[in-house]
Amino acid sequence: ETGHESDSSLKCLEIIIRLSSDTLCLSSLFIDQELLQSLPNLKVIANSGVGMDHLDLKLVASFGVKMANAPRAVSSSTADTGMALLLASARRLVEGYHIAMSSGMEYSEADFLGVEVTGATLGIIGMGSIGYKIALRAKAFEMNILYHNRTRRKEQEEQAVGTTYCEKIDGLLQRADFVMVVVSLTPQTHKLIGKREMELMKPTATLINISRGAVVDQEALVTALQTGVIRAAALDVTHPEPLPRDHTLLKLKNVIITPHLGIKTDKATYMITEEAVENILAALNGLPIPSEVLPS
Ligand SMILES: O=C(O)[C@H](O)CO
Repeated sequence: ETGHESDSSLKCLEIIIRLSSDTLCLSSLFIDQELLQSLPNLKVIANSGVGMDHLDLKLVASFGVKMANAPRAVSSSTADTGMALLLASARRLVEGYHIAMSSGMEYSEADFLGVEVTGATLGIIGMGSIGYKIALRAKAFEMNILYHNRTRRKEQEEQAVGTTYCEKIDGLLQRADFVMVVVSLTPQTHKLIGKREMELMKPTATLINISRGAVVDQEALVTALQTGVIRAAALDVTHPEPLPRDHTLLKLKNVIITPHLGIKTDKATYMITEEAVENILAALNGLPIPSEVLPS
């Protein structure tokens, strides 16, 4: 599941290949030219998640292999994770938890002074199916919502009433109290949020990343958090995962990190399988693939 070098991944892959030489269903297994060459009958790769950054889309397509992901299955659970991180960071839940769980520890109410979410501005970077679900949730928390996306999503704006499009990412960064990163990792989005972008953010702002660690320049983030360029960060993804034990991010009080648990709910896991099966059957029957991913 986690890498080309992992024995258990290869074992698992072998079993899937033996079951069917036409399909592969995977989450983050690295697929290279050698592997593709060894699978001459492969017709479709159904990814059990939304991010496709572990695949070289052009390479896979050059083998005539179709690709699909599972956005419908994972959008709600991932949006929930984003909101959970936003709320936990705003209200300092993790710090509070540690204090409450340390018996006999003295504390005063001032220790947990957080920031109010109601009326604050959320900037969503990436308005795909997850970004849209985040907007719907943020609306219920009475937040003002800005979003940036390569293309404007008028339909989503109308459905998530009051979502404002920022054509330039800079305008969003300057105005948002919470910046949530939801883009896919591509060569264009690698280190999309770097030193310059963090310096554009308000010193009271929080950065939340639920996409991929490499979308944020982690060294720049450490400096920004240490020097008060931004207030806090809440990360479900890092680069690498997990971080080495002595990584500075793990020592900062104004950071919350969760272990890439974005999509992980019982329902999403079930729905991923359903969506993958739908995609695979469509591909094998020569029908339009509901969640086909094309190389851009
Ligand atoms: O891409 C996704 O759907 C999740 O991050 C799991 O990899």
